[in-house]
Amino acid sequence: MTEYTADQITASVEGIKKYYGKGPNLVKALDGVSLKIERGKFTMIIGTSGSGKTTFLNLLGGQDRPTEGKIFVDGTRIDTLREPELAVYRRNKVGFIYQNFNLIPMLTVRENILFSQDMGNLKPDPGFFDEITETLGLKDRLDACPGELSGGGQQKAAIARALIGRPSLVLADEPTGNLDTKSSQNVLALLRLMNERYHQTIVMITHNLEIAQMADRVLRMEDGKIVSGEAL
Ligand SMILES: Nc1ncnc2c1ncn2[C@@H]1O[C@H](COP(=O)(O)OP(=O)(O)OP(=O)(O)O)[C@@H](O)[C@H]1O
Repeated sequence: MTEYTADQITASVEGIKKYYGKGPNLVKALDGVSLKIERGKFTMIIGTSGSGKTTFLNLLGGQDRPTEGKIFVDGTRIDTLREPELAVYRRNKVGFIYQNFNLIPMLTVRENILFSQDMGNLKPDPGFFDEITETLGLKDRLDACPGELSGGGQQKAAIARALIGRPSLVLADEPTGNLDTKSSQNVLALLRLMNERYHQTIVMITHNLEIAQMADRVLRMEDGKIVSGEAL
């Protein structure tokens, strides 16, 4: 097993379990997952429906807490944080990209990208804003509202929003699930570019094995466990 120094690891999970319900209704959504996520790497998670992929991503993103086990991000244990600190963690350390984009319809693309920075009184780097909106091809759509953009355009805005704060982790749940093949390829190429250019750690769920080929590492989940790709 490779030895890593702390700064080579973005996240580390130890023996996490997530159970829902009780007795005959007990669902073991995660049933003992331990792994390290290397900084700057593009990790993809594949697995059948119900295998625990989204549950795992939600725990990493501090949107839910494990029933058992520990989660560290940048060396800080997050599963025991109180809700206000967890909210700060989500805002400052994590960028989320969803299948349905989750943009705020009445705000412009620019306002959407800067929304959580504004909420946290954070000052985004204007040079970085210009650079990523240019790279993502959003420069002339910044004053449009999301509804005026194609699905691919909306997902690019969501990528810019996820990246603008230079988070430790970008978590993407089926980001191309609502896009046609051409837009999917475009969005994936841009995500890969962002990973390579900014050494951005990305963890992404996909159902598509072809898409998984472009990852640095593929984790396969089955019945709440990682059944391949965990050797770190
Ligand atoms: N809030 C909840 N309450 C009860 N059961 C839940 C809850 N969330 C998830 N589950 C169950 O936990 C298991 C894992 O769900 P999860 O959504 O993580 O799987 P998934 O691999 O992401 O599936 P998909 O590919 O369909 O999105 C499933 O059996 C699901 O029904």
